[in-house]
Amino acid sequence: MDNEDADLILLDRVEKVFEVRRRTGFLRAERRQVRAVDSLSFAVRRGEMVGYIGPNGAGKSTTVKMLTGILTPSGGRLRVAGIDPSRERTRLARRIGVVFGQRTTLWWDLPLIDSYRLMHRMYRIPDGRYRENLDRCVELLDLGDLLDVPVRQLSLGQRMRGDIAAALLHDPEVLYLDEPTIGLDVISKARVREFLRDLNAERGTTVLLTTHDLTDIEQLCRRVMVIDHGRLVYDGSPAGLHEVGESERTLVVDLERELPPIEAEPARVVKVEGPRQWLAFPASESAAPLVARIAARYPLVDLSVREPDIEAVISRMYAGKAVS
Ligand SMILES: Nc1ncnc2c1ncn2[C@@H]1O[C@H](COP(=O)(O)OP(=O)(O)OP(=O)(O)O)[C@@H](O)[C@H]1O
Repeated sequence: MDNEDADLILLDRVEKVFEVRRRTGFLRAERRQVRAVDSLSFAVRRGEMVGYIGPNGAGKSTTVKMLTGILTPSGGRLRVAGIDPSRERTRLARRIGVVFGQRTTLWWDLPLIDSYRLMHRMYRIPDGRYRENLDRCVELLDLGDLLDVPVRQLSLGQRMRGDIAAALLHDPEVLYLDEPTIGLDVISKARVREFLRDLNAERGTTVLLTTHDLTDIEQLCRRVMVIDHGRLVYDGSPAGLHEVGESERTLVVDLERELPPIEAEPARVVKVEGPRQWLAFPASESAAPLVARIAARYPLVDLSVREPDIEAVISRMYAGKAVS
């Protein structure tokens, strides 16, 4: 029996190999093996909110599919809440919630509330708990005016909030989020992030978050795991990731007028276009003191900070240091 209270998600040398057939000629095909997940071991403790990131094709979705029981590992040992997902998928489904940013679990032609009613029945959620969870989600995700709207008429941000609520109606202990902020505008992103932060803090829901947006990670996770070619290449703090990857953030500064390049160590100007200047600075440094120094010496009108993209951070990890 696993220590379910400590490690809610546990992977021990998990493998997933796909057999693929590739046509090599008119009647010829070649069999090839793709090792999507390769001897992957990690543990996530109850109540943690962990980022799970990596370049395209790294093995993230395959991992999440194994964690939900959709795919069976080719080797190794995997447990979620003490359950072997592929053997007891239905039992596990009552304890986990899944949100895919690019797909919806809602019924397209039905009003939002009808999807929730169907889930109420499907998951056999006790009436009291269903009401309580629904009311809470409706309030915090601001769904009140949307409940009678068919899902196909919702905007992407509204639909995403609807999907997050759907994943939480049965009070899951673990929530897997796959690109929950993809394609959302700034306000919708902020709202989704705030909701997730509260959910994790107040309910202690364990969250595994897959995203290409490093801001999601910075704002939500104290721990981030990086997977590449099916292997874990980093497991630590988001700040540490930037140090290993020697990555840089960009400060975009709008000045009152055209000026010579700003001098503000450790930042350096990498581009100037009229009164707008782009300054690169180490992502491990806080932006606040830098902004304060620039504001004290230059006529500042506006500014924004851009995060490096995940692909760039990971490629620098390889180029720079040895990855354990
Ligand atoms: N059903 C499948 N059959 C064959 N190969 C697959 C299958 N699913 C995934 N793969 C391969 O396994 C590898 C990992 O894919 P996976 O979808 O897990 O990556 P990912 O990290 O989620 O990528 P993305 O960020 O693009 O979604 C890729 O090489 C992919 O082509």
